[in-house]
Formats: sequence, C-alpha cells, structure tokens
Amino acid sequence: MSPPESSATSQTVQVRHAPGKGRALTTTTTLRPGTTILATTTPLLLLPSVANLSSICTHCLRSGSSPPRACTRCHSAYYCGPTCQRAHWRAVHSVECKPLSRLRAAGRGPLPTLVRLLVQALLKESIAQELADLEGNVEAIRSEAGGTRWADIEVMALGACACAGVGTGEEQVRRACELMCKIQTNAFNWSEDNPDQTAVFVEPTLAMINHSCVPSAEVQVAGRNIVLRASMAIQAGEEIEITYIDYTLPRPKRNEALAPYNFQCQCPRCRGNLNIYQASALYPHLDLNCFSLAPEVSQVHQHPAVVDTQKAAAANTQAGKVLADIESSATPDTESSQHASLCHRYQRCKNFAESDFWAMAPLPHLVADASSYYAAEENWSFALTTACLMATACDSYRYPPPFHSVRVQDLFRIAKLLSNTAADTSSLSQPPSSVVSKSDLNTRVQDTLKDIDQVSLCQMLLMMALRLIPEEFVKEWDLAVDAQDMLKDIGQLPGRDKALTLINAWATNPEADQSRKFFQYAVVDPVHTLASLGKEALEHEFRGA
Ligand SMILES: C[S@@+](CC[C@H](N)C(=O)[O-])C[C@H]1O[C@@H](n2cnc3c(N)ncnc32)[C@H](O)[C@@H]1O
Repeated sequence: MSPPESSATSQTVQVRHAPGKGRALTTTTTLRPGTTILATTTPLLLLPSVANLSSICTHCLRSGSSPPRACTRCHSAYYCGPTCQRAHWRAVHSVECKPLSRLRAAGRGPLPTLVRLLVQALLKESIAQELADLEGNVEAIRSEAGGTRWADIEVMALGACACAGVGTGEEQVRRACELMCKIQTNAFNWSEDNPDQTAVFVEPTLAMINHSCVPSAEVQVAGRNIVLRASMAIQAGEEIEITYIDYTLPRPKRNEALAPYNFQCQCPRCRGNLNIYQASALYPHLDLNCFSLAPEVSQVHQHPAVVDTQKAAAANTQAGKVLADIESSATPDTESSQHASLCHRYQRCKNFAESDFWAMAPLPHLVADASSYYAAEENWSFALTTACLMATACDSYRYPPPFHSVRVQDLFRIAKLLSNTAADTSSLSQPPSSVVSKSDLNTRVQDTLKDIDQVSLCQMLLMMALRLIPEEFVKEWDLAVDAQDMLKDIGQLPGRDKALTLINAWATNPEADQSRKFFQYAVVDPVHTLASLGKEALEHEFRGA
C-alpha cells in the first residue's frame, strides 16, 4: 500500500497493515535519529484554536509585530497580509466565508475549532473524500455504553450541518458525525509545544501513524511547517510510531488520555508498566553527549529508578495519586496563593525529590511552575537554576532525543534567563534585595554565576538550539528567530576574542576531544552546578514550615 494522497508523500514511507492496529506507517529505509522523514506546509485541514484566532494569521499562523486584520465579511479569519489572505481564500475560505458571515449576522460567537473544520469538510468535497479514508472508530463510538460521546458528536454535527447549510436530515447528520469522528481521531494539536501558535491540523499521511508511549518519531511544528523526525534509529520495514498524548505521565493517566482513540496500548512501556527512567533507557543508541546537556548514557541505566525497581514501582504508583490530588486543588491566582500552592505540591512530591526521581510526574510540572514563579518575581537567578534543573534532571530523561522540541525549548529558556542574570551579575556588586534574605544559598548562586562565563554559555546554548532544530524551522519558529537575534547581539560584544576562538573550534568540530572537553567545561558542568542549586532552592523555598 502506498500512503494516501497527501501533501506529505515521501519515498521513504509505506502504509502497511499492522495486526491489531489497522494500518501503520513504515519506513522503507533505515533512518538515523534526527532524520526528517516527512515535511509539509500544506496539511488537509489547519486552523488556529478559538483562543488564538484573532492574534495569529489564520493561514501562516505567525503572530507578527502588528495584530492580523480580520476578513471584512465574516470576521472569523485573520491575516498578516494579502498573500496569506489570497492563499487561505483559495485553500478553504471561499467556501466557509458566507456561512460564517451568516452566523456572525445572527449574533453567534466563533465556532469551536473542530466544528469549523467539520463545516469546511461538509462544504469542500475534496476534503471530505480524504477524510473518508481515515480511521474514525465510528462504530465503536456509536455503540459505546452510555453513548455520551456519540451524543456530543451528534450535537457538533448538527451545528456544523446547520451552519454549512447542507440540511439537518438524518442522512446529512449521520455523514457529518462520521466525518467528525475522523477529524477527532486524526487531529494534531500542538498547544503545549508551541503555546503562541496553538492550532489544530489533519494531515492524511501523518494520520497513518500509530501510537506508542516509547515513540520512535516526533511530529514537530513551526507555523505551517510540519515535520516528522525519527527520535531513534528505525530499521527499514519497521513501523514509525509517535505519541498521541503526554507520554511522560503514569499509566493510569496515559490510559485516560488514550481512551478517545479506542485501543489498549500494548507498547513495551505499558506492557512492563515501566517508569519514565526505564522508558528512557530504551533509547540507548542516541549520542546524548555531543550537543546535549544530558548525562552519559550509562548514567541513565544506573539511575536509582532503573536499578531499584521496587522503590521505583512504589513511586510510580504514588505518582498517579499525587497527580490526582494536585489536579483537584484550586488553581492559584495571586502570588501568595501561588507560593502556597507550590509549597503544598512540594510537600506532596518530597519523596520523589529525595529519591532523585525528578523526571517522574508530577515533579517536572512543579519544577516548571517554580521556575515561572521566580521569573514572574524577576528573581532571574533562581528562575535560571530551576530551568537548569528542568533541562537536566527532568527533560533529558522524559524526552531522550536531544533534538526533541521540548529539549530545544529548554536550551532557549536557559539562554534567555542567562541574558538577564549576566546583566545582573556584571552590573550589581550586591544581589537584588528580594534575594538577599535567602542568605547563604543566594550568595552561593550569585558566586557561582560570577564564576561562569555566562555570555559564552548563553551563546553556546543558542548555537546548540539552532543546530538541533529542523532546517525548515530556522526562519519560521519564533524561538529560532529570537535565538538568531540574540546571537547577533552577543557577536557584537567586545573583548571576547579568546572565548570566540574556543567556541568556533567547538562549533566546527564538536566531536573532537578538545571540543568535548571544552563543551563539558563551558556548558555541561556549569548547567549541572546551577541545577543542583535549583534543587536546593526548591527545598529552601517551598518546603513549608
Ligand atoms: C491516527 S489513526 C492511526 C492509523 C490507523 N491505524 C489507521 O488504520 O488508519 C488512530 C487510530 O489507530 C489505531 N491505533 C493507533 N495506535 C494504536 C496502537 N498502538 N494499538 C492499536 N491501535 C492503534 C486506533 O484505532 C486509533 O484510534
């Protein structure tokens, strides 16, 4: 079988039958980790989510310096300029503009994203035809006990049929329900990785890819650029698998998130109920050192969560309960309630921290929130130490490929924070007053920062981030554009000749012995030192009374 008609066709993939899974995407050649398997800018369906509709261009998804301008007829599509407006008109807006205008005239708010995608499919036969070929688990959903999911789908289908003006008879609604099942089953939503550009898309070749909690590939997205990259070596003939969910969560949470897809995951991680460290150890063949903040591969295998399986199993079970407890607590809205909430969560996660299980949910969520809390307080040095903790002790295990989009974002976040701390430590002889009270720990953080060549560290992290992202993203991803701007600024700083010679030698040949040593000295060691101060910061700040 060849892949379905789609913009993302490639010589290197094939659609095959996979027992118990329906169809599957396989590779015809052996793929190295990091290889771009498919790339497209023209998915079948693509729409910003309602929350972002008026802030990003409906066609290219860029945010731009000035707000995008609304379509003067329907006010439901927004464009950065006439080129995008014309392209979107040709692609789909010509069929949806009138019905959306009618809706607006009737005083109705914007359609939910999936309902609007269904309207597009009902109005454009070529879209409906491509969707028809995709899996939708229609019968399974229709015959589900309780029938609540089907009832919800019927309500959305009815709304879409009415909006599209295709009639609301039994036959029309049944067809719309089927199309909605297919949209839901195959839609990608990249809100977490790219919060500025939240959107939903459906792409028929990518829709052939099945799920695993130890994914062998990742879909990366920047604007309209959609790229499928191998996360590990994949042998010719093997299936390519991605994750549909946040696979870093414990099994009960993963099962909950996978429920809408109607299958029981039988991946090695689910079969063995492996924790996140054991799952990480299934990626042994990646070079985690060159261009990565991660520890040696051997350290992954020696981590207490891999070696002490009893303790790890207990923590894995506990993780589910702690997560449920945290989720049921109210979301804090003021600074003091945020602090109180972080204290509460730290108390609940203390066992994990003491056992060095930093990658085990829900500890990474706490570390990320603590880093954001410090940044909001403009306590840049503590925000930095916790960001370093996140990058090394949490994300390097949760997302083993160094080029994973989250890992790249970690590098960038540390670089951004360094641009603040570098300014602070060079201009101030005393640390900021809000921080003085944290006494000894703060003094050590400030002293550590003074010992680090923060500008060179920042520069090298940005260079790493740019090397690790797909070529297609360099001009498209806001993060990459910012990284290039920051590098230009750093390049203009005077008096850095010696550092620049070493950095250029490392960048030219990062695998050379000298380069590795320099990388260890200038990047890995300082980031790990800051990360251990981050652990202390959390203990100091959030351990409570
Ligand atoms: C996006 S589609 C993937 C392609 C699909 N197998 C097909 O034949 O078109 C998602 C659906 O594939 C099936 N699927 C995906 N991953 C699976 C897995 N690991 N085990 C069993 N079925 C899976 C489920 O029916 C799921 O709802």
